[in-house]
Order: sequence, then C-alpha cells, then structure tokens
Amino acid sequence: MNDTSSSVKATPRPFLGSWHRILHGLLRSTGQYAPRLRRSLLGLLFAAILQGLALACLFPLFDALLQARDGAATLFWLGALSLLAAAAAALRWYAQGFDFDGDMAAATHQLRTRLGEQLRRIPLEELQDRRSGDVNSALLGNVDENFNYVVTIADPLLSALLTPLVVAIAALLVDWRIGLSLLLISLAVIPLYLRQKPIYGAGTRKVAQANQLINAELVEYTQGLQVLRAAGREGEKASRLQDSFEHLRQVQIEDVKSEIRSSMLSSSIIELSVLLLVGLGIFWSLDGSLSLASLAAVLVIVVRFAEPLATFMNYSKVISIVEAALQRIDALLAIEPLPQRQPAQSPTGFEVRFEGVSFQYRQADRPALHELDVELPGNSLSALVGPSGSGKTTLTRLLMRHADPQSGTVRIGGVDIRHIQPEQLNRLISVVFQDVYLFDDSILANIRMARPDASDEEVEAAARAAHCHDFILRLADGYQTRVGDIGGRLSGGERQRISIARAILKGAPIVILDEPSAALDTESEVAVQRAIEALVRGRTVIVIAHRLSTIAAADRILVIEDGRLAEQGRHAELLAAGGRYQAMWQAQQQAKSWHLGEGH
Ligand SMILES: Nc1ncnc2c1ncn2[C@@H]1O[C@H](COP(=O)(O)OP(=O)(O)OP(=O)(O)O)[C@@H](O)[C@H]1O
Repeated sequence: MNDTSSSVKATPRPFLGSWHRILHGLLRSTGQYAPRLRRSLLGLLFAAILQGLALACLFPLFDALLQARDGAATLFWLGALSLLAAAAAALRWYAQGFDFDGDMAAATHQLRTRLGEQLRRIPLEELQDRRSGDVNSALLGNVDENFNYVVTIADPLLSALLTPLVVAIAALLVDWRIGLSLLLISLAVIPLYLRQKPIYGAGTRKVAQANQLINAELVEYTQGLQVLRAAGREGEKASRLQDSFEHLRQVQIEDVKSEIRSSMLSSSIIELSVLLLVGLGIFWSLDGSLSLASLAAVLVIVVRFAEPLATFMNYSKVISIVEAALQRIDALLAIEPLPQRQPAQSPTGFEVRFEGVSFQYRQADRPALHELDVELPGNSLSALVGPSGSGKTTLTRLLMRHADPQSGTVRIGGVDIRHIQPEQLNRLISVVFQDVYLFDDSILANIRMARPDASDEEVEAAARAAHCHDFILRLADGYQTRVGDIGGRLSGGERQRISIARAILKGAPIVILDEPSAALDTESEVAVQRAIEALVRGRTVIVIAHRLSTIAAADRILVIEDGRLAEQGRHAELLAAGGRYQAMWQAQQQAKSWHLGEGH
C-alpha cells in the first residue's frame, strides 16, 4: 500500500464487521494495556445495559404510583431504579479510569515507541516512497486520535445503541406495540449510520487532499520567496497560493453542507418517529388499550431516547477518523524489515565490492544500476563522479542497505552485507551529508550524537581534528551554544565540518561523503578539505564528488554513467585516456575560468 490516503476511503462495510475490526485494531495497538481497555469497554457496555434496565423500571414504577397507588411497590421500584442507575454510573467511572489512571497516556507512549522502532527497522526506500506527512500523522496525530477518543466516544455510542434496545425489549413485556415501535426506532440508526458513513468519509478525504495541496504550495512559495522577490515576481506564485486557499474554502463549505444535510436528515427521521410513537401512545391510551401509567413511562423514556440516537450520527465522523488512523498505523507496522541472512557474519577488512549489482527503484521505469562491478579498496579514497542521475547516490544507498539490489551482491571485507546485522552495519559506516542537519541542542550534543558515550574530551578532540574547535570557541557559549540560537549564522562550511567531526567521533571504518555541490568560499573550502583529510586517514572513504577539483588526489576515481561504470583510474590516468572524465574535467575548468573572468 503505497498511497496510504487511499486507505482512508470509507467504503460501506457491514455494520458489525467494521466495528469488530476497529475494536481489534485498537486492542492490538494498545499492546499490554489491551486487557485494561477491554475491561473499560466491557464496563461501558454493562453500564449501557444497566441504564436501559433502570429506564425500564419506569413502567412498573409509574404503574405502582399512578395506577395501583401502592406505596411499598413504588418504593421498591424507585429503589431498583436508583440502584441500577448508580451501578451504571460506577461502571462508567471505572471505565474512564483508562484515561484518569494514566493508562491511556502509557498506551499512547508505548505505541509511539513501537512505531519509532519500526521506523528504524524498515528499509529506508519504503520510507522515501511514503510522503513524510503520512508517516508523521501515523506517528504523532493518529496515535492520540486513537486513544483520546476511544473511551470518550465509546460511552455515548454504547448508550445510544444498547440502552434503547434494552428498554425496547423490556417494553415488549408491558405492551407489545410500544415495545415493537421502540425496537424499530432503536434499530433505525443502523441503516442511517451506514448511509451516512461514506458521505463523511468522502468529505474528510477531500478536505485532507486540499490541505495537503496547500502545504505543498506553501513550502514551495516560502522556499522560493527569496528568488521570487529578487525577480519581483512574488505576486504570480501568491495568486496560485490564493487559488489553493479558495479551493480549500469551497471544499470545506461543500463538506460541511453535505454533512449537515445528512446528519439533519437522520436526526429528523429519528425525532419524527419518536413523535409518531407519542401520538400512537396517546391514541392507544384514549381508546383504553394503554394505561396512563404506561403512557407516562413511554413519554419519559422517549425523551431520554431521542437525543442520544440523534447524536450517535455525529459520532460516525469520529469513527471514520479512528478507523483511518488505525489503518495508517497498521500499514506502517506491516512493513517488513529487509531479511537478515544467517549465519550473521562480521567483516574484518573494510574494502567494498559491488558484484554484478542491478537495482531498480520500485517506482522507476528503468534500472538505476546495471550489473555494476566496482571495487573500492580499503584505507583509500574513492571518488564517484558522473552526471546527475547516473546512480552515484543509489550506489551508496545500497551500501548502507536502504534497499537490496534485485541481483548481485554488495560485500564489505568479503562479507555479503545481507549477513551483517543491521546494528553492526550501522556502526561500520559514517555518512557526511551534503545538507547537514543540526538538532536544536548544544553544539556539544550535536557532535556527541554520533557516539552518545563519548566524553567531553573525546568530542573536543574530534572537533579539533575536523577544524571546528576554533570557530566553536568564538561562539558566545562555546560548546554549550545552542544551535537554535545561532542556527542561521553557521556557514555551510562550518556545518559540514560539524558533520565531519561527528563522523570522526563515530570512528566507523567506512565513510560516505556527499560533497557539497555548491561552492564554498576559498577559506571554508580549505578548512573543509583539511577536515576531510583528517577523516580519511586509515579509512575506506567514498566521496560523491560534484566538483572535480576536490578529487584530483583520490586513490581511485570511478566514472559512473547511466548506472554503469564507464571509466576508472587515477586522475592523471583518466586525463591521459581522453575519455568521459577528461571531457568533464575540461568542461569544469572552462566553467571555472568563466567564473573567474566574471569577477574582473
Ligand atoms: N526514490 C527513487 N525512486 C525512483 N527513482 C529514483 C529514486 N531515487 C533516484 N531515482 C532515480 O535513479 C537514478 C539514479 O539516481 P541517483 O540519485 O543515484 O543519481 P546521482 O548520480 O546520485 O545523481 P545526483 O548527482 O544528481 O545526486 C535517477 O534516474 C533517479 O531519477
């Protein structure tokens, strides 16, 4: 299931089947708290039944009071009614304990933790296929939606469904006509609910789509604002954004209209049936076939009936939200991690080999890598170069095992990486990304995240090696400076060096370095270059190189083109060969000289 939003479709399903699935989904996702939730829901179920029995006591109570004028019987039925009502209230208190006692919060926390673990286990390619919004809402929003609403909505739902049913059955004993009418009214909610559910589902889906569109437009607009302003063209994009706002407004109006129409219709049908029953009751009472006492009981009961039945309809919207949330969570939990081959093996050497590796992304129409054979010797720097889209990033992703190739083998130190345990593979490889993400924490913590047990001294040593120490000391609070306070003021080169410090601290024997494609200023460039030299010593380093000047010193240069290895060798050898590399080199030198020329 790639498009999780499609799973939100509220296709009409049998009434009990759909509820049964929601209940199972909930119990599954509450894990060890499931028994408590089950007891809470059972408590609510019995509370609704007891409430119905309490109401049914009105028939004999009114009979004893108005018809027989029997004080002892009146007292007896009053006592019975009170006891039943009190027991129902006590059960409700018990059920709400799921919220009050912190079980709900604990269950939410536990599920979130499970989802977090799952995020770490599932192949990263799966995550990239999913929009991050879906993952976020499964992880944050939906978890709360599940549990916050469960006990809160189960109470009125069960009361609306069961209480009338119990009263109706009891009424059958008093007067079959009244009993049957009550039974029909209480069962009428089921077809009304089934009719309304898809309407709510469709509306919710349309609003969600319109919101998603706005989010995407907003991101694009704010990111491009600088360029647009410079070109004096911010108005054009703004009008597109305005159009999306307008679209959302229309969709929301339609959604509300169709919902209100549908829920008004349902509640009107219920209210009218209740009025009809009152009319019939009065009629039967006038012709002498129904006692006044029973009529009085019916009048009190239907007042208690009508409202919960009508509001039941409004809860069908919440039910579809909970159902969609459960489906998203289930879909995320159902993703299998990549299979671990047995026996587990640990490499001793750190050279990397791709043997006949072919790989195609699931959504692509052609392979990203074709039977690639590549060897990256240990303790050396290999540079991957090639046009955009040639497969350089894909190659490094396969090495990190974000996905498995369809054919061929990736080996580290001769060991097929499918035999290496995920935690160990993670320890073997450091990645220095082009866009360095810094967390809103101190600089110290940002470097230490590579190895949480590292001492302050070790962090500082790594920072020194990565040529970060001096600029960190110039910050107001040195290593304790919070990134959030200075985020925008760190240059690209400084961020890159922090990322290199992380990699040095982690000490993994293999390093993947995605070189920044944007040019740094000369001073920064030199500092980053020195930091890289410190990182490279004694490791297997793979650089995705965008600017050839930085890789002239590489031990091996691999020219990747269209998912194949086009050329390989040292800089001088490749230049002499006069092939693709030489052409790329010349093009870049030319661009550089134009650039310099502009400066004059
Ligand atoms: N998640 C994905 N789903 C489908 N196709 C993808 C995905 N990621 C990359 N591709 C495709 O795979 C091919 C190789 O992409 P890759 O990112 O490995 O190239 P690259 O050489 O690293 O490019 P660049 O230098 O621009 O980063 C491209 O055709 C790209 O469009």
